[in-house]
Amino acid sequence: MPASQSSRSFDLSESDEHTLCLFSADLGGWTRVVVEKPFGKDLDTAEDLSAQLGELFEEKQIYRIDHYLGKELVQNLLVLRFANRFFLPLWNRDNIANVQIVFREKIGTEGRGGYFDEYGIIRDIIQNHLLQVLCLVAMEKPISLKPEHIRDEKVKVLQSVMPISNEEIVLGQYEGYTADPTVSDHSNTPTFATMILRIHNERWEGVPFIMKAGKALNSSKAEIRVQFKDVPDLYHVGKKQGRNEFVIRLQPKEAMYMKLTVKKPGLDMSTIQSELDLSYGQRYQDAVIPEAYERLILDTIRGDQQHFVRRDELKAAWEIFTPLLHTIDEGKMKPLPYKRESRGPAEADDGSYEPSGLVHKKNLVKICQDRFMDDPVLAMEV
Ligand SMILES: NC(=O)C1=CN([C@@H]2O[C@H](COP(=O)(O)OP(=O)(O)OC[C@H]3O[C@@H](n4cnc5c(N)ncnc54)[C@H](OP(=O)(O)O)[C@@H]3O)[C@@H](O)[C@H]2O)C=CC1
Ligand SMILES: O=C1O[C@H](COP(=O)(O)O)[C@@H](O)[C@H](O)[C@H]1O
Repeated sequence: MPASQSSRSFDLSESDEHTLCLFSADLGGWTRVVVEKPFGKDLDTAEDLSAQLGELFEEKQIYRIDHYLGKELVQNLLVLRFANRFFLPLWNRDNIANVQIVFREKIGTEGRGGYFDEYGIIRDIIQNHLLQVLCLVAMEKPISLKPEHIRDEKVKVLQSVMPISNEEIVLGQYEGYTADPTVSDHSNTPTFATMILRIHNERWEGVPFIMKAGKALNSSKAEIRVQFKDVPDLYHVGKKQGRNEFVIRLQPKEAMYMKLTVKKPGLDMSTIQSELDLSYGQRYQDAVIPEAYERLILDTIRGDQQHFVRRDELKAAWEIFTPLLHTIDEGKMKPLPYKRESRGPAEADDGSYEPSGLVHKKNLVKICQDRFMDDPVLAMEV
């Protein structure tokens, strides 16, 4: 670049309450703006923000960051899906029973209650991070790895998501959340949410995508669980076989493992569920896995938009969640209380709760039952 040219990258982290006040001047070189969430609070505010930015910068200059797109195993998803013969023929409604995309965090909202109370767990985690993961799990193979081709496919997935049914949602708020002085005593903000997203296309029709996120829980993890359909139990060798399940653990300790049924070692012909395990810490001992932000900021300098959210993608994401968010904001759907360091509201697991028809978990319950049928302790809990 000639010495007289100047390239600039701005990192913006603005709440939607503030009107953008930026100007663009041509100093030669490149100008890029890195925009941090929140990208609005709903469809209209996000579109306003996009319009304001769009007046100042071209889309190719705008880098909307979702740091989940910088995580090692999220970046691995395309390779995993499209470079392995194992998965290509199985990755569809004929073979997959459900997909679970889960975020759990032990910490609560301490220190950022004021921000969080305005947004809640759906805007904070599900509408962006988990939805981006869903796109990569569900999308068709892009015609190339060019950013536009990948993002085109993600948009198609988002546009195929059906309206979320109020009957397939469980919301929670941990006890003590409102004790934070920056949180309203009567806050209706969910700190836990699980819901089913349904993708209306040829590959995924009928397959529930179960999204789950919560704070102040008993564990911290982010993972994708792909549960395959049952096989007929031909051999009748004891208890019902567990399902094949492919787990991609994004954090902590990146790992992928495939749960499968094998003969229990020994004289008897009985079965046991075991795992094929690829734990990164063991397998790639010398590898340095960069922080998500390290990668993404480097991408902005390189001018690679593959792992950033495009305007139409953002719009489609808000279209999915805005009706539900407005229902919650208007107090028409209430979060259930749950204890800190628990799994969240018991109702998200056991299906015993059905107030005013808003929360109904037949499908969630069915999935839990399927999973735990062969575990006597958990089966009793369901
Ligand atoms: N690299 C690794 O870490 C590897 C681990 N393994 C081993 O594989 C085995 C199986 O792993 P994995 O299936 O992941 O572990 P778990 O047996 O702990 O199963 C976790 C799943 O069960 C759900 N669950 C747990 N408790 C309940 C409950 N009370 N009600 C409803 N759902 C519940 C969790 O839901 P939710 O998502 O909501 O928490 C999650 O989907 C483990 O023994 C593990 O140690 C094997 C290979 C590699
Ligand atoms: O964007 C956010 O993400 C963090 C969790 O990020 P992770 O990389 O540790 O999984 C979450 O704590 C925070 O509430 C949210 O705004």
